[in-house]
Amino acid sequence: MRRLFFPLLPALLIPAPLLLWQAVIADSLGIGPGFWEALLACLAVAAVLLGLLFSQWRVGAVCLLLLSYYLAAFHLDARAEALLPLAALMTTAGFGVLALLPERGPLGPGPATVAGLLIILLAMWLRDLPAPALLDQALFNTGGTLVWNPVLLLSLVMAVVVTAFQLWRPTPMRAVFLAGLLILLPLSQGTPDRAQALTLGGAAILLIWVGLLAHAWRLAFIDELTGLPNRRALELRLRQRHSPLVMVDVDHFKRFNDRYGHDAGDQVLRRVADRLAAAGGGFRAYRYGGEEFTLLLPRRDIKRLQARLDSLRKSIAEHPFHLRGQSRDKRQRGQGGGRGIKITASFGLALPRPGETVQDAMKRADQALYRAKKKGRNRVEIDH
Ligand SMILES: Nc1nc2c(ncn2[C@@H]2O[C@H](COP(=O)(O)OP(=O)(O)OP(=O)(O)O)[C@@H](O)[C@H]2O)c(=O)[nH]1
Repeated sequence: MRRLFFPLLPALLIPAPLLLWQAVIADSLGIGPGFWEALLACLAVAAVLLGLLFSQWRVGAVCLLLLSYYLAAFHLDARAEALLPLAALMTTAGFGVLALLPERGPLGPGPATVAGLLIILLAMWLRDLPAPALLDQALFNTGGTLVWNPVLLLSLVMAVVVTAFQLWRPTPMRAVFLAGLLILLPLSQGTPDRAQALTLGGAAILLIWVGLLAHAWRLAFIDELTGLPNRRALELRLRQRHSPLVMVDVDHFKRFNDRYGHDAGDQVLRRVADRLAAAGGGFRAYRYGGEEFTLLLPRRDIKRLQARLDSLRKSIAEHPFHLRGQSRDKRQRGQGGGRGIKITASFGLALPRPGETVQDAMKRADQALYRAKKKGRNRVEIDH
């Protein structure tokens, strides 16, 4: 459910203040649509620039889609209006398609797909093809009640497919595109008036901002390889409160890397990270750096903590590691693929002392870890 929380909450909440502003405040202040157009255009341009900075080219693509819809609806001549159903279809479907495409940089499928759709739209408009008028009759003509038309059906099918992907492999940007798709569903019910279009478009652009900020947050605080919070996140957390802390280090990892290759080493780090993250019971895992991890523990009785750490240590040691897939590294092929390889880790626990700094506690956890290594590895040592 947490994976759906991010797309659904902004989709519900972001349009609300915009509608309120439009209905109550903007009118009384005499702020017209021109102001909103200028403001949203600035926000869209800034989002595109930020997207470029983070190599999120799909952000540029959705902003183009929104812009083309808005231009077709409110700034082109009557001939273009016939294209509106198609523009609505492209805009809502565009969010769905982009949600399913991987981000592949400047020449990736995202911008290429959108550019293709825009070229079709432009060609139809320039040549005044009859299809849009037919589409208009087939798709819209709502008359105020909910009309089941192809745009709505396609959008809903896409929403279901994207939701399934989001549940399977959640990413902030996919969540943003899913929420954008939901926000733009009213476009399927016909041409909104200018104020409604500004609200829907504005909500979609604000949503893109939420997505970019979430992406920036991930870059800052989440370790790319393991998906665990990184050392910066750990330091922030430790500034708020001291907890019992454990340094965890994979044993003989250099030897493993040398023998099976760096890719296999990465797989081991992910495996160990998954085990630590799944420990539960108030244990919070961080990747400290390299092959070292940190666990923050709840303040509990030492015997219970020690027993939990020991079963965590065993769960790593007792599940042999199997190499997956074809490694780019020659050393890995043909070695260890069939049989399991035993991976172990050593743990050094430091219990908090009154008045002690975090740095001192970490130093003691490191010393305990060093002792665990000295005593033969694959064990838990405690510094009281
Ligand atoms: N594959 C992979 N290797 C890494 C990564 N970060 C650090 N390493 C490797 O981790 C190894 C760390 O080895 P050492 O600190 O010497 O210690 P060790 O071999 O684990 O031995 P002990 O700690 O004494 O049990 C080095 O070979 C690094 O190159 C990473 O992200 N991926």
